Amino acid sequence: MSRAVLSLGSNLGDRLGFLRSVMTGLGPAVRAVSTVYETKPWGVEDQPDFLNAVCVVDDPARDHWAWLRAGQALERAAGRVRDLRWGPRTLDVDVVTVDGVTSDDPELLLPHPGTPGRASVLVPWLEIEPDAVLPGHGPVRDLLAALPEADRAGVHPRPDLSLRPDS
Ligand SMILES: Nc1ncnc2c1ncn2[C@@H]1O[C@H](COP(=O)(O)OP(=O)(O)OP(=O)(O)O)[C@@H](O)[C@H]1O
Ligand SMILES: Nc1nc2c(c(=O)[nH]1)N=C(CO)CN2
Repeated sequence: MSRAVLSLGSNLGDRLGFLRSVMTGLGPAVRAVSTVYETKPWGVEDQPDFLNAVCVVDDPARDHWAWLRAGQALERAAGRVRDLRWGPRTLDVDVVTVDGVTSDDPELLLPHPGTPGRASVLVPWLEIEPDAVLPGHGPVRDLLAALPEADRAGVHPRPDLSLRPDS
């Protein structure tokens, strides 16, 4: 097991810097990264807009738990404080899917159960993997098409922001 899709989000502080810290932290394991998107908050709507992106990572030495731990270490490094569910955060790294693994362990649910309903994940994922399939749920393009237009309209590309740390 080695290939994972990670969803990144930030809506506090140096949002772009926190997303970039994931690129720096995961280094050569990052195989593809989406455009950065500015997105309207879901869940708790009275909070600042998020920057979201999705990346594909590959490392034969890491299994799904290792991807979770890597994401949590990056969240800690970004000074993340766990407070309100779905509330504001400096950095959120969600493991969307890892190869075909399914897990119902609450510490690591796979695929991530929020994925089918989140345009902020589906839009950037589809950008880098147009034929992506979410195991157990079907093609990502179909999941996105099934969402209300208002959800898709809340996801705006920010081509002026780059996730390459040296740009
Ligand atoms: N696929 C997954 N990716 C990341 N964390 C997960 C996953 N499945 C379960 N978790 C667990 O979720 C817990 C809470 O995560 P977090 O605080 O990021 O939730 P949230 O971002 O508020 O909500 P959501 O998980 O719906 O995006 C973590 O302790 C983590 O172990
Ligand atoms: N647009 C958007 N909204 C959110 C996000 C996110 O990443 N993007 N993350 C949340 C906490 O998991 C709550 N709400």
